[in-house]
Amino acid sequence: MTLVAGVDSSTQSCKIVIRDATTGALVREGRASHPDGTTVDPEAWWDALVAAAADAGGLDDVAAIAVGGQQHGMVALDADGHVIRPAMLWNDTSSAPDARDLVAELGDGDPERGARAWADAVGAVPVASFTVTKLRWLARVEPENAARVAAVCLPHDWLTWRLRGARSLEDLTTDRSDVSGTSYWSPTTGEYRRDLLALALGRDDVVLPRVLGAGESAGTTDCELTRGAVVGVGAGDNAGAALGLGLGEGDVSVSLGTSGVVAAVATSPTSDASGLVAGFADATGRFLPLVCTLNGSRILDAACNVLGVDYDRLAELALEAPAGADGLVLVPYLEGERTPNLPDASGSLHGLTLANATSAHMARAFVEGMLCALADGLDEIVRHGTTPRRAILVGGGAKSPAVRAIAPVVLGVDVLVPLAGEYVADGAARQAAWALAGGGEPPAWDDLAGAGELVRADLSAEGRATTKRVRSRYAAARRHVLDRA
Ligand SMILES: Nc1ncnc2c1ncn2[C@@H]1O[C@H](COP(=O)(O)OP(=O)(O)O)[C@@H](O)[C@H]1O
Ligand SMILES: O=C(CO)[C@@H](O)[C@H](O)COP(=O)(O)O
Repeated sequence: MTLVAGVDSSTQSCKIVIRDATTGALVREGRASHPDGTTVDPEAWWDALVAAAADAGGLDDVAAIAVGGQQHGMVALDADGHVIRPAMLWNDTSSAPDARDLVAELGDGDPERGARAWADAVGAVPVASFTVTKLRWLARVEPENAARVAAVCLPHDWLTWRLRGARSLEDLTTDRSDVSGTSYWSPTTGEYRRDLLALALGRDDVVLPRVLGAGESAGTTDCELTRGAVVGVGAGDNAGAALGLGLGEGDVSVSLGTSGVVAAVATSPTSDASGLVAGFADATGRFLPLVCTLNGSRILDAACNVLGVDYDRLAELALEAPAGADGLVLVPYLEGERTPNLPDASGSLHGLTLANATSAHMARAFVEGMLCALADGLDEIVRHGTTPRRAILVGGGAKSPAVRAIAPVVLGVDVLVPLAGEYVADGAARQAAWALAGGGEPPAWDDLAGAGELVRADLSAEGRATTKRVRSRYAAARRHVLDRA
């Protein structure tokens, strides 16, 4: 049996799956935690990858490997290939003022014109998450570090480079999906926009990773974990999940990791000047319009803290309260927010009464608030041309029975919860098998997402009315927050 490995270097942890290259059957897996925080030394990702590989029984017998990773993080390297400072992650909002400045500058001082120009140029309007804003932050706040930047890459690019034991900056590689989250690469033309990089950093004489095509190989491994294995191109985590899930027409993925993400595969690029939908590329040569919130499943963690319960009890409590939690509504901007772009926002509870001041109502309001933010995202994905047949629910938050039961009520569509799996790592493993086999299409593995629990939405008049009621109460509470901002 030929084995391939897929890695998901995500915000909170590193997961590795080892699968049969021909059928995709799972052979073994492993994981290790990442440190907390919104800036992280990339060496910690490498250490976690080494630990996850050991947990998965090693990589000696693996013929190919690829890495999927959290998007957008800025890994700045000096001329010797050393990391200059801890990577600023996608959920670090320090560069919010820089995002505002960059948008205005491209519009000659007019933010609306600037937003249109960015969306036309790179498919998205930069917010603090995007790499280009972190480069501007570096130039503004740490000019001595900015002056040392000889190359800039993304988390999955850096790990791929390390797996290959590469030393030269010229050996850095990336893929369409991840580079589309930098805001200095255009999904439409497939070219870097060095002028936009220069706008952020003040110069453009830095090495940028070579953008490989879907199914290409980045080389072979040469490190303490593995030698001589083919290295697949890798992907941003959301594109990796789309490939792992085999996302098809009418499928929308809803991911509840640290981020909350709604995404769909599209055949043409998206350019949304409102900034709500990011027009990324996918890992197969197509596109991945995506809405991302900063407040995914950590809302569940916060609910557990507030109520002093574990995940299981939180789910029981949430299912004890009625839909709509008798008017108790959480607007879940606990980490600030990215969609809508409110980096300084905080969360708020609305509609508290003596009747709904119970643990069960509170648990329900937290779950519903988190899901309502994603339902807003789904509306935007629909507005940009996807007709959802079903939502496929993945990420750590999908383990919650309450989330699984309440998601169809809030989203108003059927929800497929695939068998527990690591779909980002699965997508990366499929890329590894693709690089090994060659050809224009990824290997046709047994349908990884096909088996699972389908939770039907109640599309009766009563069911639709419930969805409408929950969402309109949320919309009213959210308006209060927007008015205050
Ligand atoms: N049993 C569970 N019930 C609900 N949520 C869970 C459960 N187990 C893990 N989680 C959630 O999963 C999150 C981690 O999800 P994951 O997709 O691995 O995140 P990331 O991709 O951002 O690293 C945790 O923050 C936690 O909220
Ligand atoms: O910023 C985005 C997408 O634009 C996030 O989806 C990150 O890619 C992190 O993902 P998780 O680690 O939360 O899954």
